[in-house]
Amino acid sequence: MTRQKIVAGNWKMNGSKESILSLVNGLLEMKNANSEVVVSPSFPYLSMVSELIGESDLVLAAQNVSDKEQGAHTGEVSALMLSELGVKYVLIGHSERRSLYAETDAFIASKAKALLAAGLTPMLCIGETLQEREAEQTFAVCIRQIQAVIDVIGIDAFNNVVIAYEPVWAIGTGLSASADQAQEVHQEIRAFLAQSSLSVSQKVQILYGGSVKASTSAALFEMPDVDGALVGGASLDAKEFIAIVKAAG
Ligand SMILES: O=C[C@H](O)COP(=O)(O)O
Repeated sequence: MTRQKIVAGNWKMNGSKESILSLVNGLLEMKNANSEVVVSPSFPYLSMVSELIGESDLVLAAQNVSDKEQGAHTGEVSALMLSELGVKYVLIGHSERRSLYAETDAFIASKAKALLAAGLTPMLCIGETLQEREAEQTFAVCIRQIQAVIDVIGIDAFNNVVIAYEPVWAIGTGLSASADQAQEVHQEIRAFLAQSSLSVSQKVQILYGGSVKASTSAALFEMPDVDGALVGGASLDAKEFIAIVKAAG
């Protein structure tokens, strides 16, 4: 099955009105991308970026969402609010949220449920720490993180989820997983999903994330089970990000 590649930039808590304006204008000059190109600014800039990208091919993502629908949840942002801003994807389960904000598998699963109920697509980040890799727990960790979401939304709804495999040891370290390492885990994830649903396993896009750069991305994108990338640092530079998009074909 042919799966469209996604190249998503996660800007994390970076940028200002001025720098984001310039970044988006740089990205809008990109022509003929065959991949779906996604940008995810912080909440305060979503509205501005949504207007800037207008009818272009750029796609909007958010970095977080509340697991609650509405009400007395000070500081939270609901899936419906994001949907009204033109957001399509929402990152959940990013390792920074798991480790710095103590988000559990169950909590992340409830966010997936809230997103799907609002018609948004969860981009579920999973991945092992270095310690877990060294203990040969890579697949067990990834599968546990995926299963927690399936337990709440069901395997059929998982059709509408995108996975981002991001080994924690590769995030922001400059040490990307090799293309073979990424492929090995992506293949294992797909095989795991196939045990419950062959069609879901064939449809789900699995992105790789962790120190993706233009220079290493072509090899990653050649791998049969790598359907794109979730890019952090390199997505803050329009030229570098566009080069990654070009490498995706
Ligand atoms: O969401 C993106 C990842 O955390 C990767 O970040 P990075 O490309 O800066 O390593």
